[in-house]
Amino acid sequence: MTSIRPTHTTAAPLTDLVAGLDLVGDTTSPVPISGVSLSSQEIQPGWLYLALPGRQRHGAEFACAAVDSGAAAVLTDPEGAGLLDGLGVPVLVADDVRAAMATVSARVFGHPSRRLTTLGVTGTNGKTTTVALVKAGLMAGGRLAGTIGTIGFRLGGEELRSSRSTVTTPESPDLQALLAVMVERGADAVAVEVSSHAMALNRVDPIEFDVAAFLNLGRDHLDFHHSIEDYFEAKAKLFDAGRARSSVVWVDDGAGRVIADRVAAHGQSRLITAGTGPEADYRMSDYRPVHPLGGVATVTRGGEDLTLELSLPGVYNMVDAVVALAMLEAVGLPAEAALRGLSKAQIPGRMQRVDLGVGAPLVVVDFAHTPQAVEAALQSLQGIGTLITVLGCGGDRDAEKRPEMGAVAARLSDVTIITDDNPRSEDPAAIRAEVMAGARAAQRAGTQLIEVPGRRAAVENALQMAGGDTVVAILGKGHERGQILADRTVDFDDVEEAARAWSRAGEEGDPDARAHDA
Ligand SMILES: CC(=O)N[C@H]1[C@@H](OP(=O)(O)OP(=O)(O)OC[C@H]2O[C@@H](n3ccc(=O)[nH]c3=O)[C@H](O)[C@@H]2O)O[C@H](CO)[C@@H](O)[C@@H]1O[C@H](C)C(=O)N[C@@H](C)C(=O)N[C@H](CCC(=O)O)C(=O)O
Ligand SMILES: Nc1ncnc2c1ncn2[C@@H]1O[C@H](COP(=O)(O)OP(=O)(O)OP(=O)(O)O)[C@@H](O)[C@H]1O
Ligand SMILES: N[C@H](CCC[C@H](N)C(=O)O)C(=O)O
Repeated sequence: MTSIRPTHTTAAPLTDLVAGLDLVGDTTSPVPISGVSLSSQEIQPGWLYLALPGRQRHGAEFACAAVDSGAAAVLTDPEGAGLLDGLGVPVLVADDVRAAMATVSARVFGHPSRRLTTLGVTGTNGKTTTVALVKAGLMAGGRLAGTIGTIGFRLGGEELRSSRSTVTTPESPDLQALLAVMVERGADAVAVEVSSHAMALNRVDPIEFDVAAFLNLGRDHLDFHHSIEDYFEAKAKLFDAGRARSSVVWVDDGAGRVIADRVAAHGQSRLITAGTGPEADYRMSDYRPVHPLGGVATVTRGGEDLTLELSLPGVYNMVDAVVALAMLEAVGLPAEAALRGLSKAQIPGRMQRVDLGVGAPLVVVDFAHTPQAVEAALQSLQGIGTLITVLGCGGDRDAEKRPEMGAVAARLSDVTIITDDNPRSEDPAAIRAEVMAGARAAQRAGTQLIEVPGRRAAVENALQMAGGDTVVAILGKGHERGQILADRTVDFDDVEEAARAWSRAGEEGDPDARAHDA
């Protein structure tokens, strides 16, 4: 599978594509360019090869291969230029190669974002949820909407499959191409998750969003950003002058208040605040859970009270929905359509109910993979029935969170089954031991704590214990379709595994007899 590209792209002279950019090299070459790519393996004849540094190698090392595949020119940075010699095609060099790449990519595809209503969402938690909620509202209003983010790329009900769909925000050549594909297929709106990486690495330049939203700031990605301040500033860039015509900001969050003040100070974007305080333009109040998996709240805006219903549990999802509602109204969607769409929205791998039929336990698959997210997910499942939680932690990721995740799960569950997530290069048993240590320390009397190597076995174990009045929470992998082991990725889907485990459990005995045994 390769990256997605539109069927038709009109070739433009290289000179036009780089006009006004701060570049050196063959800037006057009129060679026609009909596409762009960061990968030599995807280059087609007549495309521009973007030779950027990666984690292991510099893209310039693959420039010869790109030219062999038909690259008509190469854009690189000064380090890359030093690696190139006698390529036989024009070479352009930019100090800020990512900014140049973003502009050239938008131009190659004819600035597709200008033909779409664009909605961007940033924040540490809730981007995927908010983007999906925004899409549900747009679709209810009769708009054909696309989404770009962690759970992939979609247009209406269709998944746009791409080799690059494991990112949150694609690199600018892939993002612009994806927007062009959406335009080509009749989309009129797109909701984009904007990660901090995206802002730091110029991925959404030079898009001017119709509306951008800020949700919250938590600790994350400190392996990439040098400090929490650095991480915040990356996200805050989405609210600089010229980035968005309207800005929706959740001001209960301290970082949100800083952003709101900045937007008010530069005055180049319409500021819309959302929160629980009386000063918020969209004020959320009176949240009530609707069991088993829903909620309702009042949203007051412009002196009017609206009732916002959701088929997702937890106040955090309602927060995302209030932000989504404000975004939808900012782009002119009637409140009635927005509320209707939001009320039914479901999100793959986010508090997703696995339909197992009558008499089955309530099984929920969620992507919670931080202590905060595990807590939020499990809090929203309290008081429904005996709660069995299955969770593990990913390898090659922040190890400090492991005991914390184990502790939260043990504190909030009747049965906690510790198993594997994506072990990657680490020893799964060692990861489980770290999670178990936290869980053991937090275990309450009368609850069970079990370690089960192998995620499939753990899910089976949980479903064998479960009965009609049990809730099973399978956390950490959500929408993921594979499990990353040391040397390979195997097919693995928590929703399918749960369904299979339930039917297998049914074959092995009477479910009613199994209830409560936990
Ligand atoms: C994991 C990671 O950091 N990947 C980045 C890295 O790719 P890489 O390590 O595979 O690159 P490499 O193997 O060193 O090769 C260097 C370059 O040569 C090219 N190449 C390589 C081999 C070849 O045969 N031909 C060829 O052209 C590669 O396409 C690459 O551009 O260098 C590339 C060029 O700079 C980046 O595009 C790429 O970002 C990808 C999109 C990525 O996933 N980045 C992560 C860090 C990211 O952005 N994550 C956030 C997560 C947000 C969240 O979790 O909230 C996101 O927004 O997705
Ligand atoms: N408004 C919010 N405030 C705090 N936590 C939230 C909020 N919205 C969602 N969350 C938590 O964040 C978790 C991840 O939600 P979601 O996938 O929508 O976020 P994300 O920003 O896309 O994160 P990721 O990039 O890791 O997927 C949820 O399971 C929930 O626990
Ligand atoms: N975007 C996150 C997702 C983690 C999901 C969890 N299943 C894991 O593997 O830790 C990451 O790659 O760190």
